Amino acid sequence: MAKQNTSAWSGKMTAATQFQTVGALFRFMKPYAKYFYGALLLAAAISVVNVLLPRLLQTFMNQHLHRMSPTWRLLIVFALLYFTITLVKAVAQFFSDYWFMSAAEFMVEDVRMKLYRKLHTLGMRYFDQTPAGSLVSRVTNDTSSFTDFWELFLTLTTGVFAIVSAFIAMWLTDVHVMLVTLLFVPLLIGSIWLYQVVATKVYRHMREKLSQLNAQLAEAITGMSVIQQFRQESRLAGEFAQTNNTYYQARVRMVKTNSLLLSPMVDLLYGGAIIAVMLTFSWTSQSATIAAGTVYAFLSYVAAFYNPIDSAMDSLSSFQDGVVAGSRVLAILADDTLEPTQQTPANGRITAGKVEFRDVSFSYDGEHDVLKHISFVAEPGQTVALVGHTGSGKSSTINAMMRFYEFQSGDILIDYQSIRQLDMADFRRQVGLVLQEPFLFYGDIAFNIRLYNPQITDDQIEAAAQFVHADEFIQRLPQGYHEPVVERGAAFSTGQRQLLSFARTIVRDPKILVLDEATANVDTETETIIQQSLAKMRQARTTIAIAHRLSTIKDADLILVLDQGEIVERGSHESLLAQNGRYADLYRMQMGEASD
Ligand SMILES: Nc1ncnc2c1ncn2[C@@H]1O[C@H](COP(=O)(O)OP(=O)(O)OP(=O)(O)O)[C@@H](O)[C@H]1O
Repeated sequence: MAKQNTSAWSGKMTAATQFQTVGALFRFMKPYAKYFYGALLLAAAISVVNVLLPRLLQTFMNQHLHRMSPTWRLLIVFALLYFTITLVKAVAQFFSDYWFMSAAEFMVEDVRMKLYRKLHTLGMRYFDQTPAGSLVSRVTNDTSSFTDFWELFLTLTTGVFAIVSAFIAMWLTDVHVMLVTLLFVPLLIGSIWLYQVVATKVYRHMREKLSQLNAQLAEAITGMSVIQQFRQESRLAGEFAQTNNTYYQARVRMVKTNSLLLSPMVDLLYGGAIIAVMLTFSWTSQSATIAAGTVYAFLSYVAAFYNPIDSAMDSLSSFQDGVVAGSRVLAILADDTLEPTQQTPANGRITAGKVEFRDVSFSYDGEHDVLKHISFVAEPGQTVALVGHTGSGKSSTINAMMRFYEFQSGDILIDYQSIRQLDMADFRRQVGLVLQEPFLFYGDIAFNIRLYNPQITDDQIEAAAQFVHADEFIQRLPQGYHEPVVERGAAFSTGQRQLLSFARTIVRDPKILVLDEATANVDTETETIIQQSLAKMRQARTTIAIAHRLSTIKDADLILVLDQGEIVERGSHESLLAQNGRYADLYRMQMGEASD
């Protein structure tokens, strides 16, 4: 699988998309425009100072040094002037780099936060389709590579300032020699183009290989238990070694390209320009005297012209990285797979907890209905159980009711109000959801029950834990309620995690309970505790429960048997057994009395 995995890194971007992405990166920078443009202004000033200094030396050499008679006073004035300008340049350089790069860091922090917030607004559909690893890499790595992008931008802009001011200075110094230097510009542009063509290919290949390496690694880590069970270690290691080797070869090609085309090529052109300048000066000197200071200044300008090109070419390769990263970040920000929206105004509140599904149909992809015309009523305090084969639509019913996905037709009413008109914060507070796989956060036991609700006191936490029979095992832990929870609670058993998630739900005293009964195997004693807790939790609360073991919902007020998204049977346990239909078959099968 991993081998066919082509990454976004390897995909080609059109010039228009690249342009749009760069535009968006500039918009991200807008809040920090003050620092950003301030830094660029300083960079422009520095490049002017860079050509002023050789000019100062030129004047000093030509007018005073060659006479061998500079006075002490003049020497001191010159030294002071040169030192002051250099000092001002150093200070300006500091602020230019500092402002620019801190603006870039601020921007990265800001975009990372924007992305994080956006992720919380995306619907479950988005997460169904996007691997978590790829999102992690977008929020961390991709945003970080913006800094490289801005670093390159600064190098390029200062490079342009330096080149323009070097040309103006050359022009002011000697037009003829400047024209000779100009002859090298097409050659330089040609070399930059050649490097770009070769380097883009090499870098793309490299990123493709790296992405394959990441994909193989991720697959190996997530599937470790299967790999070990089926003894796939050596096969996977072989595949990893192969990709690792192609990645290494791609990197060697990158090193070769850079070693060959970067500094040596620019150095050759620089050498050529120096020779041409010297030859032109020698030729002109046959008709007129050329002052040494002028030659020195000119050579400095040629250096000022070539130096930025060298460093800009070096980092040009990261330009595309930044743009590709930018486009991946933008794709998330622009994604409209949002969580279902409420109508305005949505201020309905849950009071009694009556739940009604009225002819609800729902599909994940907008084409295939996984729920078809579902209708039922759960009066306040009643329990409605959903049963059926795997894939029959039990979880989908809960997904629609919890507003994780938008349903397409019909309506879900709570206390006679459409679910779309309910105040979402109140809805989340009043509807307690207990999933099969309890999710525990990094922190401690009390934290996992309280979950940032400061109104929940320690006494309430303990009371909730006692209510769901979790207190007993918590008290036995070395640090009790302050026992650390790490790695999603891997140190706790499945049953203990279940009980903690019950406590977390019950401490909020919800009016409605939505339960996805755990199928995980727990020992009989824990199973009994869990069932007792669930029964207590359901008392005086409307409960919609997915039941895998029918023995646990015999006392439900209404049992709905689902098949391919439709309710095919409904009634109480006794009435359904009496019907002798699917439910009766299922029940007998589970009780080990399946009839032929
Ligand atoms: N996130 C999803 N995206 C697309 N289709 C989905 C998604 N989740 C479930 N389905 C499809 O919806 C149908 C109903 O699945 P659902 O999970 O509701 O069944 P279930 O009765 O809860 O099954 P199980 O007992 O195995 O949990 C199935 O055909 C399933 O493939």
